[in-house]
Amino acid sequence: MARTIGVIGIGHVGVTTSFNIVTKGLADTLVMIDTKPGWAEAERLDLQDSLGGLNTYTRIVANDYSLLRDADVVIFSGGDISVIKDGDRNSEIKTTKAAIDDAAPKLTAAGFHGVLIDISNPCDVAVTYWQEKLDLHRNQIIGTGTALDTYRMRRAVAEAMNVNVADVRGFNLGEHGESQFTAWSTVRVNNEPVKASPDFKEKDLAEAARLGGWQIFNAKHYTNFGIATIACEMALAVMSDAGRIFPCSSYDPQYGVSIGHPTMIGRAGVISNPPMHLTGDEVNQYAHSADTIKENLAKLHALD
Ligand SMILES: NC(=O)c1ccc[n+]([C@@H]2O[C@H](COP(=O)([O-])OP(=O)(O)OC[C@H]3O[C@@H](n4cnc5c(N)ncnc54)[C@H](O)[C@@H]3O)[C@@H](O)[C@H]2O)c1
Repeated sequence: MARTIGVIGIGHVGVTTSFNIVTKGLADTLVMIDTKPGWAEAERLDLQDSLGGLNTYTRIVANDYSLLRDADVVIFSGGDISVIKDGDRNSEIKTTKAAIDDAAPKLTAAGFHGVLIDISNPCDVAVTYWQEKLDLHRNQIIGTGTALDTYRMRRAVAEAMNVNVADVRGFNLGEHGESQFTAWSTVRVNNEPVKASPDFKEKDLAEAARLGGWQIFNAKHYTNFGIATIACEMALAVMSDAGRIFPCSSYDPQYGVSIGHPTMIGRAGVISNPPMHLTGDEVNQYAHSADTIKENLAKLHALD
């Protein structure tokens, strides 16, 4: 069956995600949507120019919500990165809310019934807001959450311990924001618990993982490659009904918000949330993160 992916918000993140989708041949149809006049069409044409050199084919369409009726996945990266201040993703609450308020009714009118993956920040607040706005089961609405933070932790550990990043496994959890944390009890290097290694320096590694994104952001004023990669991994897991586990943002009924925690993803979105087996300290950090998301969700609701 033909696969359709929509990307809404074709800025740094949306265009890199679109490029990834086309060069990897992840979709038969890619729908690129942006509110800036002429923008999505220009990026569509530029991307279309790459088709001559690829061994896969993707039909690329700009600004047509009606094609999202049967989309398997919609990836949302709308907003305005330029409003981020003082290293705080929550400074985007207003612009991201406005973008969701614009896009949600259009998705509903189109009859979209697939899986929505939110990238826009603050990610967990945005996911929870999408769940309020769309008439879909909340299992169909997820966010990249701490999946990118997990990539960053794996990079930091691999560099510090001089091992291949593919052999570093484990999870960052909680808010995709300053209260996120590495659950070191879950991290294994070459299949050994990281904490057992004589090279394990928790404080340094935790800081390197947490600050990984800001080091990029402070120079570029955006980040794009890591996030586009994780969004495509998640989209593929949905379309292939892969049953893969990501530390992405999905609803946690115990805390009443969407938050980064292990989530098995397939065709219907969330299949299940495997148990976490965290230490007492990690449970406290997770609870603190959930409270932070709730506070920021209240700030978003106060804008109504
Ligand atoms: N979750 C993560 O791990 C992660 C990582 C990187 C970036 N982000 C977030 O992704 C978002 C996008 O980042 P960026 O650097 O691409 O920003 P950007 O400002 O370059 O692009 C945003 C795009 O969205 C468009 N847009 C705004 N409102 C829209 C709407 N209603 N419908 C369609 N398009 C709309 C804008 O015209 C713009 O082209 C930001 O919120 C950023 O913080 C999240």
